[in-house]
Amino acid sequence: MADAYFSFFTLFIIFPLALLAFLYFILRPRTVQIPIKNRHVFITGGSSGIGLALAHRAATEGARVSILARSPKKLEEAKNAVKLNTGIEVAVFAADVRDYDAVKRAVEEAGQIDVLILNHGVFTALELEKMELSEVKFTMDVNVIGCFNMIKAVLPAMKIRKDPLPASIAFVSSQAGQVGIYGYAAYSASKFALRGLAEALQQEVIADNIHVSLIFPPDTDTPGFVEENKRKPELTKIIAASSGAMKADEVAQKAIDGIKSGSFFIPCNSEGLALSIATAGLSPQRSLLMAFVEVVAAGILRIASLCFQWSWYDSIEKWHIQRKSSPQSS
Ligand SMILES: NC(=O)C1=CN([C@@H]2O[C@H](COP(=O)(O)OP(=O)(O)OC[C@H]3O[C@@H](n4cnc5c(N)ncnc54)[C@H](OP(=O)(O)O)[C@@H]3O)[C@@H](O)[C@H]2O)C=CC1
Ligand SMILES: CCCCCCCCCCCCCCCC(=O)[C@@H](N)CO
Repeated sequence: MADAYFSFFTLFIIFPLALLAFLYFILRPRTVQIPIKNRHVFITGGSSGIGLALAHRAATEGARVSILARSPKKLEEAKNAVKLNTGIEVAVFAADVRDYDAVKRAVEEAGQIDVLILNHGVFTALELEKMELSEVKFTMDVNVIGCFNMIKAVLPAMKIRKDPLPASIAFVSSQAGQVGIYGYAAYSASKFALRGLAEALQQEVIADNIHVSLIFPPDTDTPGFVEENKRKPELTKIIAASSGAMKADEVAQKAIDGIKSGSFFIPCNSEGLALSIATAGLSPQRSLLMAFVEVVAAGILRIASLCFQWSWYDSIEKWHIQRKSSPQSS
């Protein structure tokens, strides 16, 4: 009896406390709070969907907001919408993130940036076999090289800012940037690339008090998503339905809260939280609680991940069998 009590005590009290104490000492980088009120938040792709919702959110919280996208018309509409909603005037910049010179001009005109949100993105869900190589290159150019262009343009001034407050660079990735999904060969590759970029960049800019975040939304109701759905493979829909769909405002709220608390990974829903814990790998973790959960839940989440793989491959197998019996519906 005394032995049972002793092992219960060790397992559920001593071990967790020792783990917490150990994690408390080793966790790097340390926690940080990044205020956005009265600071300059610059959002790429801010004229539509998640980016526009981010602009609304940041303006509501008292930030000075700039948005950048290609279409001047959509930018103007976004500006009017934010003005109508919040009374705040956002600055707009028409540029293609693939064009470094254009991006640099916009950034210089906008003035020193405290929070850079790299939200622009293009997505086509299609089997690689059916996708033109030009579309693959386009996806990589906008989603990946576009981020490099922006960061190269923003970083020099961000590093020498007079403001002693912490600054932020946040990437809008996707849950398809945490796990490869059928139909997203190009898109998943582009979003996975952002994780490598973010992890390396965080080590390079930590000494300048700049903090990097990666936001992982699930399917989100936006104009881009409506367009994507027009030719999305059935299997992509089935697999992506493993995570719930969200509204752009909800994603924006999660993203802004995550940026303010300096989180490296920012999941947006409960499936996303499980996915972030399951794919924690060697990413930095500032939160003691999250680090604790990652350590304790690693094994069980690996089992959950394998169950998801089992169900996805099962859907793929069934879909192929069905297609063989009725070949006309490709
Ligand atoms: N909606 C979803 O289901 C999900 C979306 N995401 C990610 O969220 C981000 C936003 O998506 P969402 O709001 O749905 O997309 P939308 O298509 O609704 O909006 C995309 C925005 O990016 C801008 N943009 C696109 N290409 C460029 C470019 N080359 N240069 C500058 N700006 C550009 C667009 O403006 P313009 O065309 O005028 O340039 C627009 O403002 C993307 O990175 C996407 O991958 C992640 C998970 C789920
Ligand atoms: C233990 C693990 C739990 C796992 C739950 C896994 C759920 C994964 C679902 C992935 C959904 C991908 C959506 C991509 C959305 C997107 O980016 C496009 N709409 C393009 O905009």
